[in-house]
Amino acid sequence: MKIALIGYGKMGKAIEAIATAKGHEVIHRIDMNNLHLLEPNELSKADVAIEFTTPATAVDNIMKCFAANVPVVVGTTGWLDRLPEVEERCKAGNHGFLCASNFSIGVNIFFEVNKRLAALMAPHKEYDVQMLEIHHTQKKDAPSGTAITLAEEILAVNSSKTKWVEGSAHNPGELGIASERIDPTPGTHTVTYTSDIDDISITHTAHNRQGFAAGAVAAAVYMVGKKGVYTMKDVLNL
Ligand SMILES: NC(=O)C1=CN([C@@H]2O[C@H](COP(=O)(O)OP(=O)(O)OC[C@H]3O[C@@H](n4cnc5c(N)ncnc54)[C@H](O)[C@@H]3O)[C@@H](O)[C@H]2O)C=CC1
Ligand SMILES: O=C(O)C1=N[C@H](C(=O)O)C[C@H](O)C1
Repeated sequence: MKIALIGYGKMGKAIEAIATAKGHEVIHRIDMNNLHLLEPNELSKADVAIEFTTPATAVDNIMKCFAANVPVVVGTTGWLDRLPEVEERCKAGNHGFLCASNFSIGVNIFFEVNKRLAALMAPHKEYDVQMLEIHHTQKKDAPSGTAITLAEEILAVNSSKTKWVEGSAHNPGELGIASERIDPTPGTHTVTYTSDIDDISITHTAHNRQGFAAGAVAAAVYMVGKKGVYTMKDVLNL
């Protein structure tokens, strides 16, 4: 598989290491210094593009992949208010697009555990729920994309909560997501239910970026030749 890496920072380099070890070929390593490689005549040499850049640049890069007719796997977080628009453009143009707030197998299983716990806790109004995410200090967005996914899964079943907010909740209807930035934390997410009687917490702790990178490579293999909108649930059969 020929891969165009869009974004050659911490994640781009971690993905290159895993993709190369699995026998794939990275043909472009695109960052701020060689943006001409995003033009269709260059991008279209790849079987798939993997996009890990910044919240401000992700959507433009996705559109460049659509223009080049290259399926794209997107890990960048902090831009998902524009997801409906991107999905519509993908379907209208018959392109290939897969996006995930977190590519690791562990977190995708954690998402399922979170959903099950949220469903079990929903009738028990004596428990309040809050969240904490911890990442390295270079992270541009807060709360993390993973924390937002976890929060949306809770909101879908917990009728006591109407929206998530950054930091502490100001009223009982809000689900507070606290963010801490501590180096070199790759990504830690905790969901805690608290009552006067007891607490229940679930935590996922990434030890390094290998899980994110391996999941992104698996998603890229899955996306070669594909049209349409996909998620990690399709890749992992969850
Ligand atoms: N979905 C997931 O599993 C994961 C998602 N992420 C997300 O991935 C993104 C990138 O994370 P890191 O690699 O840690 O960041 P980083 O800051 O180490 O790397 C970002 C790279 O993007 C490049 N870049 C900036 N603008 C660009 C543009 N217009 N076109 C091409 N390249 C451009 C920069 O030069 C840099 O090489 C973040 O949004 C982060 O939250 C990070 C880890 C896992
Ligand atoms: O920026 C990061 O590093 C990470 N970002 C993703 C997120 O926002 O959830 C995934 C992972 O936690 C690492």
